[in-house]
Amino acid sequence: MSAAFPTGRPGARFGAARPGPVVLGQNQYGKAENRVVKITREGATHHIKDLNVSVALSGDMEEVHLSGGNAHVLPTDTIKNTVFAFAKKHGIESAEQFGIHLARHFVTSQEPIKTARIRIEEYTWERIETSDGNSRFVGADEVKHSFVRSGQEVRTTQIAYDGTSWQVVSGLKDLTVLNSTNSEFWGYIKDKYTTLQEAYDRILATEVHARWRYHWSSDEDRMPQWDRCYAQTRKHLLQAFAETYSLSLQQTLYQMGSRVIDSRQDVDEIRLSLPNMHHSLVDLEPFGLANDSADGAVYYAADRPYGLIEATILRDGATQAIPVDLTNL
Ligand SMILES: O=c1[nH]c(=O)c2[nH]c(=O)[nH]c2[nH]1
Repeated sequence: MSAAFPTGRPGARFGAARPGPVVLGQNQYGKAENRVVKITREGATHHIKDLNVSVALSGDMEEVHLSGGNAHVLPTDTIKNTVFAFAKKHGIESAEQFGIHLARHFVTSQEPIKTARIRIEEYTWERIETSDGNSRFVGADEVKHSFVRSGQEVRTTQIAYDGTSWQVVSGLKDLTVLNSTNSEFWGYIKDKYTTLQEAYDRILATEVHARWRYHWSSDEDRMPQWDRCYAQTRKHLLQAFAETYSLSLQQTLYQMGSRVIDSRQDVDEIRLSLPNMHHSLVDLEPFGLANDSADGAVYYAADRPYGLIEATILRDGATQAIPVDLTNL
C-alpha cells in the first residue's frame, strides 16, 4: 500500500437531481499551522527552530461524519498539544525527523487512525552580527541570542505514513535567483500575435519552488541525513542554475533537476516550478539614450504576468508521485 496521498473512496454522485445513495468520499482532519518555536541553549549561545506544522489524519472516520459519534476522533486540540509536547520531549533535529516522529505516533497510538500526513514549513533565522563582531561576553559566556529572519527560502517537508510505508517529499520555495547574462531566448514559434524580440543576452531570474521525493520509504532502509540532504540539494539547484548557459528557462529547469537526480542517490524525483521573472530593457531612445544589454543596461522588472515553467525530473524507472500542482502539496 502506498503512503502517498490518500484518495479515499469515490465521492458521492454529483448533481442534486440524481437519485441514489450518498457516500462519504476522501476525508481527513487535523490541526493546521501550529507555529512552533524552540530555543535550545548552549551556554549563552542560543539556537532557534521555527516551524509551521500542519497535521492531517485519516482512517476509520465514517461514524463522526454520518452520525456525529466522536468515539474515533482524537480532538484537533490534542493534536496541537502533541505537536508542542513532542517539540519539548523529543526536540527538533530536523523538520523531516520531527514529522516522522509525529506521524508514527498518531498512526501507532490510536487504532482508528490509519494514515498521517504532516506538512512542515521551516523559517530560518540568522544571527545578528553585533558591533563588536558578535562576540559580546557576559562573564565567560559569549552572548549569541539575537536573530534576524532570513529573507531567503522557506524549507518544506511533507511526511505521509500509513503504518507500513513512508513517503517523504521535501523542498523549498521562494528562493530567488538571477543570472545577469548567459541567457538567450530565440528561435521560438512566431505567429501573428508575436511581438517578443529575440534575446541574445538577457537577464534570467526566477523564484525556485522545488519538491523532491526521497527514495526512503521503509523503516528497514537506512534513513537519509535530512539536514545534509537538504543543504546538498539546495546547493546542486543553485550551482546548476549558475552554471547553465541557458537557451530557455525550460532547459535551465531540466539541468537543475537532473543535477539533483544525478548527484543524490537518495532522491528519486524532483518537481520544479519556476516563474520567469521577466526583465525587459527599457526604451530610452526618446531621451536620446541608447540602452542595450552592454554595460550599464537598465531593465524594467515586471512582476506579472509571468511565464511559469514547471516539470518533474525522475530517476529512470521511478514512478512519478509528486502532484503536478505544488500548491496542493
Ligand atoms: O525561457 C523562456 N521560455 C519560454 O517559454 C518563454 N516564453 C517567453 O515569452 N519568454 C520565454 N523564456
